[in-house]
Amino acid sequence: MLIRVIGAGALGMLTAAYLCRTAAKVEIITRTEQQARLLREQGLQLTAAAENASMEPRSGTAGETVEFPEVLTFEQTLADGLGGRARPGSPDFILLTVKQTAITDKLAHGIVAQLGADSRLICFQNGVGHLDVLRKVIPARQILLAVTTEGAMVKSPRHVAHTGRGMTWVGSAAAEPDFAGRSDHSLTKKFVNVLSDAGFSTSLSNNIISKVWNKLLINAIINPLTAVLQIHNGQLPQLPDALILMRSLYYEAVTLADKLGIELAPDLWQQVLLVCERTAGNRSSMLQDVLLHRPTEVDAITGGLLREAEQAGIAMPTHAAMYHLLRSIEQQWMNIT
Ligand SMILES: NC(=O)C1=CN([C@@H]2O[C@H](COP(=O)(O)OP(=O)(O)OC[C@H]3O[C@@H](n4cnc5c(N)ncnc54)[C@H](OP(=O)(O)O)[C@@H]3O)[C@@H](O)[C@H]2O)C=CC1
Ligand SMILES: CC(C)(CO)C(=O)C(=O)O
Repeated sequence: MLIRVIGAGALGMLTAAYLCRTAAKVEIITRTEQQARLLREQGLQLTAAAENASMEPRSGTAGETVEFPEVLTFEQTLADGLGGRARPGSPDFILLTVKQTAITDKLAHGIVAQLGADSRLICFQNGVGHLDVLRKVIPARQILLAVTTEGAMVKSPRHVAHTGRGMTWVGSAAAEPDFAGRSDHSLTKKFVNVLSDAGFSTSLSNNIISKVWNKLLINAIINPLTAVLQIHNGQLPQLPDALILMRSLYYEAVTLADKLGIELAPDLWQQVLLVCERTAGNRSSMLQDVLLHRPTEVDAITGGLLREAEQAGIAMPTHAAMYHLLRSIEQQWMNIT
């Protein structure tokens, strides 16, 4: 089995490192030649989750180095004509672990060139919106969605820390059956088994959209507020006025999900508070992006909700305010006046 991981950031390095423990052949695809060379020459270093985590690597020790047989840049995968529908040996599974901000039409076309007829693309992104770009060129039946609560952090371009254990759900993004007129979950199950073999707690979900939205709501409440206020996740519910904003964001999003017929966990508000508690000392990914002047995923998270709300004819004033605040922050370093 050939597994290709596109995006050697936090989640990409984490999944690639664990997948190397299985019988699958793993290829990792970077954006830059500099990172590819570093990984080829020095290997990928994984610092395992904290000792109290239940998901420890099945072999090796914390800080172990994984050697990759194949590390390529995204450009090389295209230039070398790797994979491709006409060629045998195209990947069984392509894991897409780039950020939402990197998902462009160009990237989508590049992925299509690597997909075989039976390949599956597994998207790990938080937020929504990437599907609109990918589905323009990739058949929906070949796209799987993965929602994960694993935590990973880049320590260096060749070193990833597994910062927290979690759960991963995988499901098909296709609303309609495949060419044969049936819903074929066999490849989804195969992927669930591979992730489980690698050591991740993984489940097949028959309602992955519900899982996507549960995570979307958690991110849409915690990320923009922590990014604007520049506080750790644990501080958020401690500030009485921030708690009022959290509730407004929650109720607006729940109203939208209800209107769209999307099932949410009945204890979702409790889950939001629990995430703040469990990740109390963490900076949300959006705050990290803001501090490093990198584009945030606000357009795919809050923006994704707002686009759905507009189509459904629902007003979401608190989310709209968060969206414009984050965009204003980004525009300051993009020199847009
Ligand atoms: N980190 C986590 O714990 C979790 C993350 N997620 C989600 O997973 C996604 C990825 O997050 P994360 O891993 O943290 O992000 P990172 O920024 O750490 O990693 C993204 C990687 O994608 C690379 N990349 C960008 N464009 C390309 C390209 N064209 N070809 C190959 N590689 C490319 C980037 O390279 P470069 O740096 O060179 O630009 C970077 O290494 C996000 O949507 C996030 O919300 C979900 C759950 C947990
Ligand atoms: C759950 C949360 C908010 C944890 O920080 C996260 O996923 C993120 O930072 O993107």
